[in-house]
Amino acid sequence: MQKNLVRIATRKSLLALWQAEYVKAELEKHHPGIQVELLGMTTRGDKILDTPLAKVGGKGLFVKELEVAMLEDRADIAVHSMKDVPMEFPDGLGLSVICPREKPTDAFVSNKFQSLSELPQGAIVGTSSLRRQALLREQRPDLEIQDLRGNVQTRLGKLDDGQYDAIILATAGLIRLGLQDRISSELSDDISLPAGGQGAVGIECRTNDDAIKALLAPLHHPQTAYCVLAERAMNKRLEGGCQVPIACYATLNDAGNEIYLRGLVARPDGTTVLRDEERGAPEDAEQIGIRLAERLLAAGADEILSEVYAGNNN
Ligand SMILES: NCc1[nH]cc(CCC(=O)O)c1CC(=O)O
Repeated sequence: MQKNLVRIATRKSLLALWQAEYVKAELEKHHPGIQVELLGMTTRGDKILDTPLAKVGGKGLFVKELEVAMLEDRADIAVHSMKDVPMEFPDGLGLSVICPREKPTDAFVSNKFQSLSELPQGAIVGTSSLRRQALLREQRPDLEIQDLRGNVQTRLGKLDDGQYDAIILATAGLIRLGLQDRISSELSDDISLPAGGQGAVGIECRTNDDAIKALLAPLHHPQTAYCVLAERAMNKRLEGGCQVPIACYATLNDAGNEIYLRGLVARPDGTTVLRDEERGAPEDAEQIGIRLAERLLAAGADEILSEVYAGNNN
């Protein structure tokens, strides 16, 4: 059966709305005459603002309500930042499309300093990501890392209030919101390897909804999908369920026949950062991720991660 209405369940943050509008525009471009509606929703993750994310249960918090809406047929699809999507999906739902990736880097944002190396001794840097915290501390053990929650605008507001000397945000989010002017510099991925999926947008739908899947198909970007698949396979093998100091980033060569995946697991205080890499064919994306995860585990990642899960974070 053909469909001419697509209902998108979305969070109401400006970034979530941008992503939903992007998918709406793409669907309308590929299927003239189609009707696309946005269904704005508030998730538990949007309500709990005062507790570090790592302590309140991580990623699933931001997607549960959207998934229930799809299962109850109040919505057809949900658009996600792939960085925030849990590894497992509820029965009946799955990821059907991954769109082209925006820049995957982390951005250094400051009103006073141009780059990480310009920060004076003991400067205060805001981030609530254990990954960013660990990699900042590896470079600059003198920095004071302070928690920073909220959506992108909230975080920029706290920087402007003078609570931090600098903050770290995803470059992709700032670009999508038209805030690229706020980026003082991009952090090199040698220093701040991104989180798996960072910069990529994915679309979840009911696995048995062939009509919706057919409408979504032209939005799929296989090159990005292979890379994100390798990254997610690594995260999954490492049990990256909650917020954890894990990073990974895959690229595909121009010929499209080799994935290069880099990954790391770090102590939150940055005193240990286990880095490794792996290459292979795009068709083996998942195996590449698993192989890299297993080498990291053998090198001591298992011990670091069990410490993190036990709560000895600092
Ligand atoms: N953790 C929140 C989040 N999830 C996705 C993005 C934006 C960029 C992306 O699509 O990865 C951000 C903001 C940030 O990390 O600064």
